[in-house]
Amino acid sequence: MTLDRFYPIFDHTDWLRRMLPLGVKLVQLRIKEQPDAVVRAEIATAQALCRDHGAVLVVNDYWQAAIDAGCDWIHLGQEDLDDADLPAIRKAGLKLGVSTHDDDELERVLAMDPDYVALGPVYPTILKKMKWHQQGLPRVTEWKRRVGDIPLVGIGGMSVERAPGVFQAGADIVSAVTDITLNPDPETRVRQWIEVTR
Ligand SMILES: Cc1ncc(COP(=O)(O)OP(=O)(O)O)c(N)n1
Ligand SMILES: Cc1nc(C(=O)O)sc1CCOP(=O)(O)O
Ligand SMILES: [Mg+2]
Repeated sequence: MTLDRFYPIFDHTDWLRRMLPLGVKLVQLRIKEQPDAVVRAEIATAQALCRDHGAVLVVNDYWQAAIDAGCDWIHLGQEDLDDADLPAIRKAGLKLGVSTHDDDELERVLAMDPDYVALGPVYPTILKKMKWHQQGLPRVTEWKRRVGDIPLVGIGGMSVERAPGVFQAGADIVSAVTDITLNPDPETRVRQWIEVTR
C-alpha cells in the first residue's frame, strides 16, 4: 500500500472531523497527557472517521490501545520503543512507523523492519522542545539513501512552501502540525497542502 505524501498530525478528533472531508488520506492522532479512557474513546472515533473517509489512521504512542482497537498503524519514538512489545504489535498486524534523529537511532530501527522511518526535525519546530535543532536537507538525502525502499517521512518545521524542497531532497512523505493548527485558516492551508503534495 502506498501512503499519501501529506501526513498531518492532530491532537484531537475534532480536527479529523474538519480535515478528512477536504481529502486528507493519511493522518496521525497524537494525544498527550489524557486519561486512558479518553485516549481509547478518541482512537475509536478516529477509526470511524478515517474509515468513512478512506483515510489511513496512525496512532501515536498508545500501542496497547491501538492493538485493542484493531488499528492498522502505530507510530513510536525511541523512548516508546524501549517499552513497547514489538512482537505483540506485529502479531496484531499493526504497521510500524518510527522516529529517528541520529545515526544510532536509525541503525536501531532498521533492525526492526519498520514500515516507514521519520527523520526530524528537518527544520526547527515550535511544537516541542528537542535535543536536535534542525537536520537540514542534506540529511534527508542521506537518510533516503540509507532507508532504501522504506518510505521516508520528513517532519519538523514543515510548511507548504518548504515541502517541494523536502521531497526533492528525498522524502517520500511530509508531516506537519503547527503549519496547519496555528494557521488562521486551517482548511485553506490543508487544501494548499493537498495541492502541493498530489
Ligand atoms: C511522523 C512522526 N514523526 C515523529 C514523531 C515523533 O515521535 P516521538 O519521538 O515519539 O515524539 P512524540 O510525537 O510522541 O512526542 C511523530 N509523532 N510522528
Ligand atoms: C512531533 C514531532 N516529532 C519531531 C521529530 O523530529 O521527531 S518534530 C515534531 C513536531 C512537528 O511539528 P511542526 O510541524 O509544528 O514543527
Ligand atoms: Mg512518542
